[in-house]
Amino acid sequence: MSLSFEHVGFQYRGTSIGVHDINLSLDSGELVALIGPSGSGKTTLLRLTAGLITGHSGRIVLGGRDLSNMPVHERHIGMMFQHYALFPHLTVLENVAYGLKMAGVKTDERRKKSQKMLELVGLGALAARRPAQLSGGQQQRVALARALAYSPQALLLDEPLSALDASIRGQLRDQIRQLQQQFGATTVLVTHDQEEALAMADRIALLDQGRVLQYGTPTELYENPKNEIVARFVGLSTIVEATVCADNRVDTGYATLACDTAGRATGSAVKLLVRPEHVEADPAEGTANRIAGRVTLNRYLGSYNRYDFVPAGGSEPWLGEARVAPAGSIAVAPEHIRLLAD
Ligand SMILES: Nc1ncnc2c1ncn2[C@@H]1O[C@H](COP(=O)(O)OP(=O)(O)OP(=O)(O)O)[C@@H](O)[C@H]1O
Repeated sequence: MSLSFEHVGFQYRGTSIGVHDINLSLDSGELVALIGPSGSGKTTLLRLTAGLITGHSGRIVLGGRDLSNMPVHERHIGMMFQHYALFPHLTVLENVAYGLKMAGVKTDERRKKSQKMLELVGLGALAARRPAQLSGGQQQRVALARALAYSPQALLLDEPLSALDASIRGQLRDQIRQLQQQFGATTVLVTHDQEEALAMADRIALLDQGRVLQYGTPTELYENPKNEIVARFVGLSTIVEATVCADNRVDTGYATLACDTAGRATGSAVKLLVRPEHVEADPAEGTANRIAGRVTLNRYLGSYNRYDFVPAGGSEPWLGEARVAPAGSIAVAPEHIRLLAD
């Protein structure tokens, strides 16, 4: 089922805070991550979609049905939130079966389907337990089984992994993605974890102050961020202030670098974006855009090092990644320097 947001706006009563003129369309089976700073409106948009808050302008359309004035239970949407929200007095199986019961599915079929869903999430053997007898990760898998059990037309995930520790988060992330694809569930995922968004999503919408700043594939947001806010939010980067000193040359104060200046006039102030994997450690003499300096901080991360490199004559560090941190110089190829829009 496709899902679209058409000029969706909402303000909390008595404030101008909320979401403003949201336009997004999700193809059937697509997973879209909503990311953005705290308070940017991600959860608000999700709650509007679920019908947990009402009174928005514009339209939210799921598979051709306008959800706007529809009660929660008629929307056919599965939900999974940060806090598992399982019913403590019901068994794991009864929890999964709950949505099916509400949808009027008969007892036998309900049990069969719920057991099958539990097996899919690897918890078939724990059907008779109560939620309190499960780990956090297991509870989230029950919540996922419950959300998918009644074949929802869309799935809404609000920070589903943020209460879990790192190792389980990675596993469950993959499991959610696999099941979401297997069921072809059109999904909106709210996360504050940009790595999670990059790893799981088909497309990402970056929200800021209730508005969509950029909507595109993870690669588009990473490689072609529309502006500095997006660049800083998605992935690691170095952003350097510079001045255009000639056609396709910029001056940072400590180095003159070659890059595509896209016809900007000499004297224009620009900001350069460089991703850490494009910073070369200890390049050969004569390499373009070579900068001398020293590493002021190195982080050993197992398969590589992530370091801060302060250029001679400069004060702001460049962030680089390499198997071996540089001894005294770095370089960045001209095609890997991107000028940011203002
Ligand atoms: N019930 C409410 N009444 C008034 N303002 C609210 C209410 N709920 C949220 N807000 C405000 O609306 C804005 C958007 O909140 P929202 O929860 O959608 O942000 P978010 O992007 O999900 O943030 P976070 O990443 O911190 O969860 C925030 O400024 C928040 O303080």
